[in-house]
Amino acid sequence: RNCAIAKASGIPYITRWVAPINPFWLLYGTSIVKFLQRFGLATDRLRRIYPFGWEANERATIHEEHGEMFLVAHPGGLQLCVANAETIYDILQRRTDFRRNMEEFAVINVYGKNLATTDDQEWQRHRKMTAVTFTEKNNELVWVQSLAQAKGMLDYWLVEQKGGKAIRTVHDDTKIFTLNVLAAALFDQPYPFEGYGKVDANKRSDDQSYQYRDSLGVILISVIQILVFGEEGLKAWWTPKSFKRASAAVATFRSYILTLMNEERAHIAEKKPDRDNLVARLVRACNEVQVDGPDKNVRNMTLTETEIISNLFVYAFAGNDTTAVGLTNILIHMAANPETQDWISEELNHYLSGSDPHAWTYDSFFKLKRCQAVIMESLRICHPLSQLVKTVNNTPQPIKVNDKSYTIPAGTSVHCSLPALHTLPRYWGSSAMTWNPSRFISTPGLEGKTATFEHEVLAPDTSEHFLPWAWGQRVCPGKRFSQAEIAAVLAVMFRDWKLDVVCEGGESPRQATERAWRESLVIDHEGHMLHEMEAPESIGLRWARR
Ligand code: HEM
Repeated sequence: RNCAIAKASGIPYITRWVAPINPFWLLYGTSIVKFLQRFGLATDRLRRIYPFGWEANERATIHEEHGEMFLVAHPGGLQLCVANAETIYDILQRRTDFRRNMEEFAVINVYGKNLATTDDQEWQRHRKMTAVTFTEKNNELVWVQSLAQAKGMLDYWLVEQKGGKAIRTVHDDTKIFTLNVLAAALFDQPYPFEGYGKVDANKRSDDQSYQYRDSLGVILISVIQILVFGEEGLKAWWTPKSFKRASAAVATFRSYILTLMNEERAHIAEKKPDRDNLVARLVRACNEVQVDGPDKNVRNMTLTETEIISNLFVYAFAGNDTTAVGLTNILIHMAANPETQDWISEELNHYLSGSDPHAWTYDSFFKLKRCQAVIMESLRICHPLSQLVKTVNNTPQPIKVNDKSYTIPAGTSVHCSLPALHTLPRYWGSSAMTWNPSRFISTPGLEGKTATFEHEVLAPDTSEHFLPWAWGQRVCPGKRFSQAEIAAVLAVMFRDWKLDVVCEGGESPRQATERAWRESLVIDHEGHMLHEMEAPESIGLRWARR
């Protein structure tokens, strides 16, 4: 029936025999595909479009075969895959025609509804209450904290690599890095950087930093189990240990946030000066009613205690793993491209005087255009979120692709594919899959003069064919936060150091970097929320002084 509906729409379509959000398939689908692949039993179609989050590995390839917009008909309904830039912007603009697909976002409702899982006035309330923390003052704090945490991470790696050992924990260490930056910037809880290898040895169950990091880490890898079974269901007598651990993590994170909230309430009761962090602002605003809008209608702009917990979870989720996955990709992309390391080191040495990060003021962040270009190029090729997911509710919606008009059937789930848009050869040319951050830098109006760093102009971080932080009303509120955070890491790591891929099995350094690049493009989505590199630990890394 769904194939017939797809056919009648005139939009090109392909068929898939399992619904993408079938709970069993969500839990085990990717493993089944991998198992069949190992025994040579997976067809090309099964390998390509059945794993969870398959679009991230396909990038623009499947669109070159089936068009810039096509449907996937499956037993649960229809999924529209879009790579055409004008069509994507049209979809993002028509907010009432294409609404957030709450069914696919339900995994984020661990503590109930929040900013990411609401629409309309309810969403406005969540957004208004939470986004106020994202000021330039806060971004400056992010810059300072990120420099300190990055220094801690580099020092840890330099000790770890003594005796010729390769570093293989970048993906785990970057998660600790982003968790610490976020705790400091949004919760006002600064924790020292502690590398992944040291965590177990130093762990104390009464230590808040472990409660926060451990519980969030477990929740983030268990969101699907939490969605399917719920916090209570996970505790049932018959469930495996990992399920019980997930349930305990949900409770621990809740109690961590409640402790912070109670501390803030005590702070307010003692009439101490207002604090600016996200927890403080939410607790202060908890019982305030604000007058809003030109007609001064009184609208309830408060959040309940449960909504505060749920929003803090969403910020912790959206602000940690996206940046950590992005940062892991960037470090491995940099290791695979030594010439880019030289290119940004020149810029860093030009703008940052001396090797002490304490002396690098927030002003310098805005000058690091090549560093921003590196971040943009890495997100272009490997995006941690991959899809902007919308839905057509009960009313079929007209849509145009390259001047051809279609009607999208009611109930269709709409996936605006960032990896496809960001690599479509029509927009990016034949070098779409080539690493080249300098594509984002130009030197206009030189007229024969030699270019200096000051002449270099960075392309906008959002443009017609490029929107890694989304666009419009639901643009990422943490865009500048993440840019400052990652640029600080690049500054600390690549001003005076370079990162090499450790050669294996008699390969040359060139073969090693080529392997790192190839492997960095293979994305895995099994068991986690985001599109992560499949095997980052397979790429051994080592730092050397310039
Ligand atoms: C490289 C890092 C990051 C990338 C690539 C990124 C990208 C995105 C994208 C594409 C969206 C839109 C999702 C959608 O509409 O489906 C989004 C939303 C969001 N991001 Fe980010 N983000 C990053 C870092 C951060 C950080 C550091 C924070 C907070 C500290 C954050 C908080 C959020 C929140 C709360 C939303 C939901 C906004 C809403 O629905 O109104 N993000 N992000």
